[in-house]
Amino acid sequence: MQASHLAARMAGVNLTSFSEVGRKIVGAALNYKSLAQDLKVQHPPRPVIFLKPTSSYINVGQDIEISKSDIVNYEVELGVIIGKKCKNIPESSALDCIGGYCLALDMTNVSILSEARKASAPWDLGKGFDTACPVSKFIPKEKIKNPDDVKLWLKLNGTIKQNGNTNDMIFSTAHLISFVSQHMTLEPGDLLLTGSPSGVGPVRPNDVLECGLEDLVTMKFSVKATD
Ligand SMILES: O=C(O)/C=C/C(=O)CC(=O)C(=O)O
Repeated sequence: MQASHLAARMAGVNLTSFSEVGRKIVGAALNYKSLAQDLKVQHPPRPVIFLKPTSSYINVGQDIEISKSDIVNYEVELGVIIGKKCKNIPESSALDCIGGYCLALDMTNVSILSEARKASAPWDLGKGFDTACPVSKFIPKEKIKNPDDVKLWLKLNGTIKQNGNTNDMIFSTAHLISFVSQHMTLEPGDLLLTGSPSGVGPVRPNDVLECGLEDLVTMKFSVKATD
Protein backbone atom coordinates (compact mmCIF):
# COMPACT_ATOMS: atom_id res chain seq x y z
CA MET A 1 0.00 0.00 0.00
CA GLN A 2 1.29 3.51 -0.90
CA ALA A 3 2.55 5.56 2.10
CA SER A 4 -0.02 8.33 1.51
CA HIS A 5 -2.86 5.79 1.21
CA LEU A 6 -1.69 4.28 4.49
CA ALA A 7 -1.58 7.76 6.09
CA ALA A 8 -5.19 8.31 4.97
CA ARG A 9 -6.24 4.96 6.42
CA MET A 10 -4.55 5.88 9.69
CA ALA A 11 -6.44 9.19 9.68
CA GLY A 12 -9.63 7.12 9.33
CA VAL A 13 -10.26 8.11 5.70
CA ASN A 14 -10.95 5.52 3.02
CA LEU A 15 -9.77 7.27 -0.14
CA THR A 16 -11.87 5.06 -2.41
CA SER A 17 -14.90 6.87 -0.90
CA PHE A 18 -13.37 10.33 -1.43
CA SER A 19 -16.62 11.84 -2.74
CA GLU A 20 -18.41 10.85 0.48
CA VAL A 21 -15.67 11.56 3.01
CA GLY A 22 -13.60 14.37 1.47
CA ARG A 23 -14.08 17.78 3.07
CA LYS A 24 -13.28 20.09 0.17
CA ILE A 25 -12.95 20.41 -3.58
CA VAL A 26 -10.28 22.88 -4.68
CA GLY A 27 -10.20 23.91 -8.34
CA ALA A 28 -7.52 25.54 -10.49
CA ALA A 29 -8.91 27.67 -13.32
CA LEU A 30 -7.24 28.64 -16.59
CA ASN A 31 -4.40 26.18 -16.02
CA TYR A 32 -3.95 24.97 -19.62
CA LYS A 33 -2.05 26.93 -22.25
CA SER A 34 -4.48 25.71 -24.92
CA LEU A 35 -7.54 26.93 -22.98
CA ALA A 36 -5.93 30.29 -22.17
CA GLN A 37 -5.28 30.63 -25.92
CA ASP A 38 -8.90 29.66 -26.79
CA LEU A 39 -10.25 32.20 -24.30
CA LYS A 40 -7.67 34.80 -25.36
CA VAL A 41 -6.55 35.38 -21.78
CA GLN A 42 -3.01 35.86 -20.46
CA HIS A 43 -1.41 33.00 -18.54
CA PRO A 44 -2.19 33.78 -14.88
CA PRO A 45 0.96 34.75 -12.91
CA ARG A 46 -0.06 32.40 -10.09
CA PRO A 47 -2.73 29.65 -9.86
CA VAL A 48 -6.32 30.89 -9.93
CA ILE A 49 -8.01 28.88 -7.19
CA PHE A 50 -11.71 28.38 -6.40
CA LEU A 51 -13.71 26.05 -4.15
CA LYS A 52 -16.69 23.84 -4.92
CA PRO A 53 -18.82 22.49 -2.05
CA THR A 54 -18.82 18.71 -1.64
CA SER A 55 -22.62 18.83 -2.16
CA SER A 56 -21.79 19.34 -5.85
CA TYR A 57 -20.41 15.78 -6.19
CA ILE A 58 -22.24 13.23 -8.29
CA ASN A 59 -21.16 9.71 -9.21
CA VAL A 60 -21.77 7.60 -12.30
CA GLY A 61 -25.50 6.80 -12.54
CA GLN A 62 -26.58 10.26 -11.43
CA ASP A 63 -27.47 13.12 -13.83
CA ILE A 64 -26.07 16.60 -14.31
CA GLU A 65 -28.92 19.04 -13.64
CA ILE A 66 -29.15 22.42 -15.34
CA SER A 67 -31.78 25.08 -15.91
CA LYS A 68 -32.83 25.42 -19.58
CA SER A 69 -32.17 29.14 -19.41
CA ASP A 70 -28.54 28.87 -18.25
CA ILE A 71 -25.35 28.32 -20.23
CA VAL A 72 -23.45 25.53 -18.47
CA ASN A 73 -20.07 24.34 -19.76
CA TYR A 74 -18.36 20.94 -19.50
CA GLU A 75 -14.66 20.93 -18.53
CA VAL A 76 -12.86 17.58 -18.30
CA GLU A 77 -10.09 17.44 -15.71
CA LEU A 78 -7.59 15.25 -13.91
CA GLY A 79 -8.60 15.13 -10.24
CA VAL A 80 -5.92 14.62 -7.59
CA ILE A 81 -7.07 13.02 -4.36
CA ILE A 82 -5.06 14.07 -1.35
CA GLY A 83 -3.73 11.22 0.79
CA LYS A 84 -2.28 13.00 3.80
CA LYS A 85 -2.43 16.30 5.65
CA CYS A 86 -0.48 18.96 3.67
CA LYS A 87 0.37 22.37 5.05
CA ASN A 88 3.13 24.60 3.66
CA ILE A 89 4.45 21.75 1.52
CA PRO A 90 7.44 22.56 -0.73
CA GLU A 91 7.01 21.72 -4.39
CA SER A 92 9.83 19.15 -4.10
CA SER A 93 7.76 16.88 -1.84
CA ALA A 94 4.24 17.84 -2.99
CA LEU A 95 3.68 14.66 -5.03
CA ASP A 96 4.05 12.65 -1.79
CA CYS A 97 0.73 14.19 -0.68
CA ILE A 98 -1.15 12.42 -3.48
CA GLY A 99 -3.25 9.44 -2.41
CA GLY A 100 -4.80 8.73 -5.83
CA TYR A 101 -6.64 10.24 -8.74
CA CYS A 102 -10.00 10.45 -10.46
CA LEU A 103 -11.45 11.75 -13.68
CA ALA A 104 -13.67 14.77 -13.03
CA LEU A 105 -15.94 17.24 -14.77
CA ASP A 106 -15.78 20.81 -13.53
CA MET A 107 -19.28 21.82 -14.68
CA THR A 108 -19.43 25.59 -14.82
CA ASN A 109 -22.49 27.86 -14.98
CA VAL A 110 -21.13 30.42 -17.42
CA SER A 111 -24.26 32.62 -17.20
CA ILE A 112 -23.58 33.17 -13.51
CA LEU A 113 -19.78 33.13 -13.68
CA SER A 114 -19.51 35.77 -16.41
CA GLU A 115 -21.73 38.12 -14.39
CA ALA A 116 -19.59 37.44 -11.32
CA ARG A 117 -16.39 38.12 -13.26
CA LYS A 118 -17.76 41.43 -14.59
CA ALA A 119 -18.64 42.47 -11.04
CA SER A 120 -15.35 41.09 -9.59
CA ALA A 121 -17.57 38.92 -7.39
CA PRO A 122 -16.81 35.39 -6.15
CA TRP A 123 -17.13 32.40 -8.52
CA ASP A 124 -18.89 30.14 -6.03
CA LEU A 125 -22.38 30.07 -7.54
CA GLY A 126 -21.01 29.45 -11.04
CA LYS A 127 -18.83 26.56 -9.88
CA GLY A 128 -20.67 25.11 -6.91
CA PHE A 129 -24.24 24.28 -7.94
CA ASP A 130 -25.66 20.84 -7.15
CA THR A 131 -24.30 18.22 -9.62
CA ALA A 132 -21.40 20.51 -10.71
CA CYS A 133 -18.73 17.93 -9.87
CA PRO A 134 -19.26 14.54 -11.56
CA VAL A 135 -16.42 12.16 -10.69
CA SER A 136 -15.20 8.69 -11.63
CA LYS A 137 -14.20 5.92 -9.32
CA PHE A 138 -10.93 6.25 -7.36
CA ILE A 139 -7.77 5.55 -9.39
CA PRO A 140 -4.89 4.21 -7.24
CA LYS A 141 -1.81 6.44 -7.20
CA GLU A 142 0.49 3.82 -8.70
CA LYS A 143 -1.59 3.69 -11.92
CA ILE A 144 -0.35 7.16 -12.91
CA LYS A 145 3.43 7.45 -12.98
CA ASN A 146 3.48 11.14 -13.89
CA PRO A 147 0.37 13.31 -13.35
CA ASP A 148 1.92 15.94 -15.63
CA ASP A 149 1.74 13.64 -18.66
CA VAL A 150 -1.72 12.11 -18.81
CA LYS A 151 -4.12 12.11 -21.78
CA LEU A 152 -7.72 13.10 -21.20
CA TRP A 153 -10.64 13.50 -23.60
CA LEU A 154 -14.34 14.32 -23.69
CA LYS A 155 -17.12 13.59 -26.19
CA LEU A 156 -20.43 15.45 -26.34
CA ASN A 157 -23.16 13.25 -27.83
CA GLY A 158 -20.46 11.07 -29.41
CA THR A 159 -18.41 13.92 -30.94
CA ILE A 160 -14.93 14.57 -29.58
CA LYS A 161 -14.70 18.07 -28.07
CA GLN A 162 -11.68 17.94 -25.76
CA ASN A 163 -8.53 15.95 -26.42
CA GLY A 164 -5.66 17.12 -24.24
CA ASN A 165 -2.75 16.12 -22.10
CA THR A 166 -1.80 17.40 -18.65
CA ASN A 167 1.63 18.24 -20.12
CA ASP A 168 -0.13 21.39 -21.40
CA MET A 169 -0.73 22.65 -17.84
CA ILE A 170 0.69 26.06 -16.94
CA PHE A 171 1.29 25.08 -13.29
CA SER A 172 2.36 21.50 -12.59
CA THR A 173 0.50 19.20 -10.22
CA ALA A 174 3.27 19.62 -7.61
CA HIS A 175 3.15 23.41 -7.95
CA LEU A 176 -0.65 23.44 -7.48
CA ILE A 177 -0.49 21.26 -4.36
CA SER A 178 2.35 23.31 -2.89
CA PHE A 179 0.64 26.63 -3.71
CA VAL A 180 -2.72 25.63 -2.24
CA SER A 181 -1.06 24.18 0.87
CA GLN A 182 0.49 27.60 1.64
CA HIS A 183 -3.05 28.99 1.95
CA MET A 184 -5.27 26.18 3.21
CA THR A 185 -4.46 22.81 4.73
CA LEU A 186 -5.20 19.96 2.36
CA GLU A 187 -6.58 16.89 4.09
CA PRO A 188 -6.98 13.21 3.19
CA GLY A 189 -9.91 12.77 0.79
CA ASP A 190 -9.84 16.35 -0.53
CA LEU A 191 -10.01 16.70 -4.31
CA LEU A 192 -7.84 19.06 -6.33
CA LEU A 193 -9.14 19.79 -9.84
CA THR A 194 -6.15 20.64 -12.01
CA GLY A 195 -7.84 22.59 -14.82
CA SER A 196 -9.23 21.78 -18.24
CA PRO A 197 -7.67 21.71 -21.73
CA SER A 198 -9.09 23.57 -24.72
CA GLY A 199 -12.48 22.75 -26.19
CA VAL A 200 -14.75 23.51 -23.21
CA GLY A 201 -18.30 24.26 -24.30
CA PRO A 202 -21.97 24.25 -23.37
CA VAL A 203 -24.33 21.36 -22.67
CA ARG A 204 -28.10 21.26 -23.24
CA PRO A 205 -30.76 19.08 -21.56
CA ASN A 206 -30.68 15.47 -22.85
CA ASP A 207 -27.03 15.73 -23.92
CA VAL A 208 -24.68 12.89 -23.01
CA LEU A 209 -21.08 13.55 -21.92
CA GLU A 210 -18.51 10.77 -22.10
CA CYS A 211 -14.91 11.25 -21.05
CA GLY A 212 -11.78 9.27 -20.32
CA LEU A 213 -8.32 9.31 -18.82
CA GLU A 214 -5.63 7.25 -20.61
CA ASP A 215 -6.86 3.63 -20.64
CA LEU A 216 -7.60 3.88 -16.92
CA VAL A 217 -11.19 5.02 -16.76
CA THR A 218 -14.12 6.29 -18.81
CA MET A 219 -17.36 7.71 -17.49
CA LYS A 220 -20.68 8.87 -18.93
CA PHE A 221 -23.20 11.39 -17.58
CA SER A 222 -26.55 12.59 -18.96
CA VAL A 223 -27.78 16.14 -18.66
CA LYS A 224 -31.31 16.79 -17.37
CA ALA A 225 -33.33 20.01 -17.15
CA THR A 226 -34.51 21.12 -13.72
CA ASP A 227 -37.34 23.22 -15.23
O1 LIG B 1 -12.84 32.42 -17.39
C1 LIG B 1 -13.92 32.03 -16.94
O2 LIG B 1 -14.90 32.77 -16.87
C2 LIG B 1 -14.05 30.68 -16.47
C3 LIG B 1 -13.05 29.85 -16.60
C4 LIG B 1 -13.15 28.51 -16.16
O3 LIG B 1 -14.17 28.01 -15.68
C5 LIG B 1 -11.94 27.74 -16.39
C6 LIG B 1 -11.69 26.62 -15.48
O4 LIG B 1 -12.30 26.35 -14.46
C7 LIG B 1 -10.59 25.75 -15.90
O5 LIG B 1 -9.78 26.20 -16.71
O6 LIG B 1 -10.51 24.61 -15.44
